[in-house]
Amino acid sequence: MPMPFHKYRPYETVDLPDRTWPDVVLERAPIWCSTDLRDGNQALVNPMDSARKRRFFDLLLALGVKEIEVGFPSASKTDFDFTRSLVEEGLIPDDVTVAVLTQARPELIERTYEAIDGARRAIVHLYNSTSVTQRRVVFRLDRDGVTDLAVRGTALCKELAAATATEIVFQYSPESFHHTELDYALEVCEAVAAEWGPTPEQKMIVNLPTTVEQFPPNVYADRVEWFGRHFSHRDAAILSVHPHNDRGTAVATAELGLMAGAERVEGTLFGNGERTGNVDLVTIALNLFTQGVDPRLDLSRIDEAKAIVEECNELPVHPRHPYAGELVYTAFSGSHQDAIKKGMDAQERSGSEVWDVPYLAIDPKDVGRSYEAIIRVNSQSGKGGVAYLMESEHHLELPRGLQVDFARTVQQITDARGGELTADELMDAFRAHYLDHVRPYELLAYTHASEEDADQIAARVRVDGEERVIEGEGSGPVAALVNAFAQAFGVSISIRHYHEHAMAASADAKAAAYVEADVDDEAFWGVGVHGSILTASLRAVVNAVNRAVAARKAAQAAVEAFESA
Ligand SMILES: CC(=O)SCCNC(=O)CCNC(=O)[C@H](O)C(C)(C)COP(=O)(O)OP(=O)(O)OC[C@H]1O[C@@H](n2cnc3c(N)ncnc32)[C@H](O)[C@@H]1OP(=O)(O)O
Ligand SMILES: CC(C)C(=O)C(=O)O
Repeated sequence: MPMPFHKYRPYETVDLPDRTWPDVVLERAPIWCSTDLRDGNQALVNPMDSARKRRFFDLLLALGVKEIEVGFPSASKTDFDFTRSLVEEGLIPDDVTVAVLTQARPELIERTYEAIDGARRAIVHLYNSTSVTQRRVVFRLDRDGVTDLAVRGTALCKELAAATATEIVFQYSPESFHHTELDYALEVCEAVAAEWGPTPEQKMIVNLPTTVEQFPPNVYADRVEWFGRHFSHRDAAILSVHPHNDRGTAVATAELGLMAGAERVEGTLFGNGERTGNVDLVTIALNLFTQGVDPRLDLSRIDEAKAIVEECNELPVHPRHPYAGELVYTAFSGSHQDAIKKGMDAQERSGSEVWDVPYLAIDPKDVGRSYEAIIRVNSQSGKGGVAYLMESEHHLELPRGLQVDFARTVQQITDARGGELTADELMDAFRAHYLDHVRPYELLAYTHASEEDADQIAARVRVDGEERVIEGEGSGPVAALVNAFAQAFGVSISIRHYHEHAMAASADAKAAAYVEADVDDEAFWGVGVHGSILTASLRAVVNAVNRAVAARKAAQAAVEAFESA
């Protein structure tokens, strides 16, 4: 059976062939208005009490939000009392304006003005739905009837504004603008503006909400551009957007609305709000930030902000939330890890201020996140990621061949065990594989003498529990030990690759040495870590030999098991 698609109607487009918004590039942050304490709050299972509202309000101030819708004071005692407490306790900074929402009903408007009495400045936000359906089913009024409702509400707002010492900024929202015929949305806003009488010096806010998002963002942008071109009070109005996220495109709707001429965005931190949420201000701000635009919000401690919001809303922020999600700066997959590792190295080498690392839209440090979680290892990971963690967490710069070798082992572990291998578990596996091999040969002590054309080594070695002193000479101490092993034990060792480095960032300033050696014609890696680079090198050689012996024993055991089966 097909889905019942015949129940739904396609959206209408706007006839605007000379639209200009597609070419606009956003170069400045809009006016941010947080509706967390109103639209966000009205969507919560357990709406905020005064203490939670206060905590949220303080966070918004700390982030630098300058317009804050603090509630719907005529709707509940909590909202009324909270608004009063902000005014009476002098908690509203001079550069911040609080907003309060009201329906176009006289008793609610009056109560709203009581709530803000004594504030220096406040936005009185009047709304009524203008949509075709709501005119019919909610108000049971025609266009003129709904316009009259809005104009009467505006007239009362104006009368009360004239009677208060508070500076009133008037805001009008044709709620459900999305589902309102464009010419009627214009008509009702014209009527409201004519009643209020805004001027270029004292502008009103005209807020065009996508109350329930049901069209794509380009249609919204067309509507905003059309509205801006036709609204006769354009120079006396701040155009504002208020997107909801029903189609999952609220951020795009806001951005395209700004491109189409809007100057202000109403939304919430991390996108809480009715149904699928209000538009997320953090994402829009950081989207601008990634384009080199000052977001005019301080999001440099995003995790702290997220924790407060989660606590106040009693809702989690999704781990994949843009910029703030727990996992958004983490790569598990091999090719991403490889590119991030190379990108981070190149970024550091270049010394450039301009961020340019693959798969990381921003430098996690800019929002207060560390590099620790950038790369995490599971069965999807590759050598680049493993090498990154070994270097960043354990200061071991594995040579490429060893990266390949070790990544194979890591893959076996993650395939067999599932889940993630932490940085510490990775080190345990590395140690067990390359460092802790003392059977059959254990290097107990050595003396080294260097002459002009040769080095000599005398080493005390425990072999299967028995101590022996072996001696050798060669061009360098490693070659001398190799020769000592050949003479004493008949083991043929040929060094293919040698790499060493100081573990500069480690507290006890150790050194690491990496050796790839053909041991009786088969290649094995061995690693040594020690305070002395020479000891680390010699241990790396012995580890490689021990690994070769262990591998041969395992192969022999397999053959015997096969033959006896
Ligand atoms: C899209 C948005 O987010 S808009 C904001 C919505 N937020 C909220 O509703 C949260 C707070 N609201 C409330 O607490 C309550 O709804 C109150 C206190 C405001 C009003 O409560 P009540 O009067 O008891 O009931 P209710 O909300 O059902 O009122 C609906 C009435 O208001 C009318 N109405 C609804 N919106 C408006 C409006 N914007 N302007 C004028 N009248 C309106 C309806 O037509 C209906 O009228 P009717 O009773 O003649 O049919
Ligand atoms: C009151 C208006 C702006 C609103 O919240 C909406 O339309 O979603």
